[in-house]
Amino acid sequence: MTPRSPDAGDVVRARAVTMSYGGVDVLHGIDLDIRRGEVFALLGPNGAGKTTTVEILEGFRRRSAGEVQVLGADPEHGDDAWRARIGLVLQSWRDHRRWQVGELLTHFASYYPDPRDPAALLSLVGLAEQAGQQVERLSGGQRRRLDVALGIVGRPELLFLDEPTTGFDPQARYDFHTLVERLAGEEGVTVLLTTHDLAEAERLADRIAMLVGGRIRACGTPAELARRAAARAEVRWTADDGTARHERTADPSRLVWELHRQAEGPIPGLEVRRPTLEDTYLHMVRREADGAESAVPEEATAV
Ligand SMILES: Nc1ncnc2c1ncn2[C@@H]1O[C@H](COP(=O)(O)OP(=O)(O)OP(=O)(O)O)[C@@H](O)[C@H]1O
Repeated sequence: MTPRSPDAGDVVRARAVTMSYGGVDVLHGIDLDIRRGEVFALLGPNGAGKTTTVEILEGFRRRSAGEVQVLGADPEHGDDAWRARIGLVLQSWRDHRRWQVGELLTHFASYYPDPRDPAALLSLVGLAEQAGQQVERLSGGQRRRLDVALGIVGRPELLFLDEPTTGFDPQARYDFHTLVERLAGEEGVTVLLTTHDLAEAERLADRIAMLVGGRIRACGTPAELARRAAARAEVRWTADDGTARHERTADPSRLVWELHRQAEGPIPGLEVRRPTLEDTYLHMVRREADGAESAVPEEATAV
């Protein structure tokens, strides 16, 4: 593949990234390009390799092989100036329990050259009333909002959100989605979000990469992926011997016509269905769980 120039607008560029833990391969060659200002969702079930991928991009984990550039640098060698340009909302962050919320945010703000105003930020994430409260007394959802505030206090160019809405009630989830849209839309922040919630990915992301079993199985805009999913219709019918049959085809009219001809009349139990994106995702996840990974045809790269 011809390397693109650094000004091509890619904030993240990964090629053939692999990862093994103690000889067990969990990433099997990930290619990823994330463009400036894009909200990119890495969607996958538990254990797919989302956190591992993100930690490699953040510079917290040493990859086994492959090339990675994030904001123009290899994350394994990112310096403090590079680190100040990225924001992290991690999955489990449990320090500073005895600090007051406002104090903690002000403390973190002091690490950055051009931080957001802590009080305004607390309002933005819906924690203004908790400014004087100890971190350990926050509810799970409030804690997560504080994590988000800490992630964006330094005005990052690139924000990593690792399963950010875990534990959010519907209102908090809605508020959070609005905040991400605002950060990306109004401030041009590039966002890499991991989630196992397809609806969340569809709602927020410009592009979605489906990571299943350490491989990217499909990547595209939500509309592209939905179109691709619907391209092969599923035809179900009942055969002469009474057994249920089904077939996936790009040309359901032809199959139905052939079945009609063979049956010499109405086809018993006929059903024609266009799969949704959710059907496709669940199908990939189930095949992986059944150990049929090599048979999954949708493998793709996110470039
Ligand atoms: N430090 C580690 N040592 C050994 N195996 C690990 C380690 N971290 C992760 N794994 C394994 O790597 C695989 C991918 O894990 P990872 O946490 O990246 O998945 P994930 O997609 O983020 O999952 P989840 O949605 O559950 O957070 C899993 O099988 C996990 O058990």
